[in-house]
Amino acid sequence: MSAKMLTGEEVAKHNNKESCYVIVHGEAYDVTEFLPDHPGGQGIILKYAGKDATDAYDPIHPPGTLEENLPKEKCLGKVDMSTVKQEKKEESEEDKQIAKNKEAIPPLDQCLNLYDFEVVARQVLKGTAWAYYSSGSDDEVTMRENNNAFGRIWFRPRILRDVSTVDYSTSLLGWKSSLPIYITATALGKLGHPEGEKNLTVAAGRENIIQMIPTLASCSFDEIVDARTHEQQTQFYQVYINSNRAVTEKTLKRAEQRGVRALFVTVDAPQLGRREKDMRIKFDDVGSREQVENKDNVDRSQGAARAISSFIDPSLNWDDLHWLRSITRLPIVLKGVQTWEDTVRAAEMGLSGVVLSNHGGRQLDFARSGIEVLAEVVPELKKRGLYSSNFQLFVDGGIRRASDALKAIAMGATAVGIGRPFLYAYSAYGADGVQHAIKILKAEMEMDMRLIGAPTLKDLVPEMVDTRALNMHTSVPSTNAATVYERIGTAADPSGSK
Ligand SMILES: Cc1cc2c(cc1C)[n+](S(=O)(=O)[O-])c1c(=O)[nH]c(=O)nc-1n2C[C@H](O)[C@H](O)[C@H](O)COP(=O)(O)O
Repeated sequence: MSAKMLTGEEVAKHNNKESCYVIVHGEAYDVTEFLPDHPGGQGIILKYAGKDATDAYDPIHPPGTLEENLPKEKCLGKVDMSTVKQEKKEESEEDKQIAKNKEAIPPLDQCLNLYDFEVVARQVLKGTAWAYYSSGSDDEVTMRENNNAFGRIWFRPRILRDVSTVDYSTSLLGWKSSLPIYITATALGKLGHPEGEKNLTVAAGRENIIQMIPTLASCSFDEIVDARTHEQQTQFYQVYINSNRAVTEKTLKRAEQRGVRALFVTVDAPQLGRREKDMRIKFDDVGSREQVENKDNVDRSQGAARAISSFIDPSLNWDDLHWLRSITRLPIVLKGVQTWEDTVRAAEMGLSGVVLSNHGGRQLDFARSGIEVLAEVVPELKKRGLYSSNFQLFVDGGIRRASDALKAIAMGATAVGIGRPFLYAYSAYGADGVQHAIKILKAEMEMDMRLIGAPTLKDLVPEMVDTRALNMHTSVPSTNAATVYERIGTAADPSGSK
């Protein structure tokens, strides 16, 4: 028997903590008891108590979230939407400015390198999204160092080699890739674009590179897997081990069932870093799918990072890897390793590899760049007979050119991960933007390999790079002080100069 239709007036009476109804897609839900469990905190729901919350709900919650998280009897049935008073949505100054900026963005083919996407994305992203995507921790010294470090490595190109054909294809953990570059895990994809992480899936499928699906995605895991452009499309999964191990176990079983090919366990974030740009903009959007699906109540007062990371288990240690290996057959790679000692330990444990990474400078400030750690790791592995294709080395952080990737390959990495540039590319141009970014990298790669004298990736050897200056650091003074004035000064300034 279909539930009787509710009217807007009836729903509007339940507009407080004691009795809270919301309308989503024309259905009313009693969320009163759910309020304290809501991952995004109570405030964001109470804002829509007694009203139609569809527009606020959709960009962040994967489909089916309410049905999965509420007991059946709390789904109250259809509402006669003709009786619901629709709030006139005041367009904010920021939204008006963004709409204007969006009309003026350059055509996609005028983006000639990955930096171009960042410039465009800055104009079309909301402040919360820009702050979250672009921020690094503390003074952002490591975030800048990640890219600066590549500037201290120089090529030693060889001449008179037949480079009429160039092949930059490779395989990561045995899975084919058209480039030694993969799309690394970055959270909250829908902050930048309504299609979120699916933009990355589509572009990766079209260009045959590998995408690492993040635990903290805004899209549901199944949405991202279903967005594959072809059956053989390879995806890896980045996992934050949940303090509630059963949650992780359930997630990994699902990942394996859906054909994920490898697990990248993030080990550099027992707590997410203090990203002050992000903290300045109080995060009042709702968190990631992980919170929504696993009812993780969070402190929302300090930006997105704090708001979405309360479930991560800070007690995770080497012994837990035995448990992890007991619950999955997938290859395990540690993501966020920052010394040769931990790399050797991972190799001796028989893991499948490590990502030498500092989380894009979003965790411990003054951690060294992944490329600098790579220079330290390879000789130590070789000394112990542990340097082999059964234990693969990946690097991420600050990679913006194919030449950065080629430096890492010459120094002994299998492939490199890129994060922010692909976020910026889809925030501005959707999946086409990401595909264009990948094509740019392919064109750069072909040219660079010709000019270095390396027709295939195997021909890239350590003698082709001069890394003597690599561990000479210069730390540029903090830019955060400027940010606080920029933030206060421009808070009401719609000029988009965020
Ligand atoms: C830019 C970005 C990076 C994040 C990221 C979110 C953003 C917006 N998040 S975070 O919410 O925890 O910070 C993740 C994440 O979910 N898991 C993870 O392993 N790495 C995360 N990373 C780090 C990422 O996987 C790479 O290590 C980093 O992005 C590489 O540096 P570039 O951005 O300079 O390429």
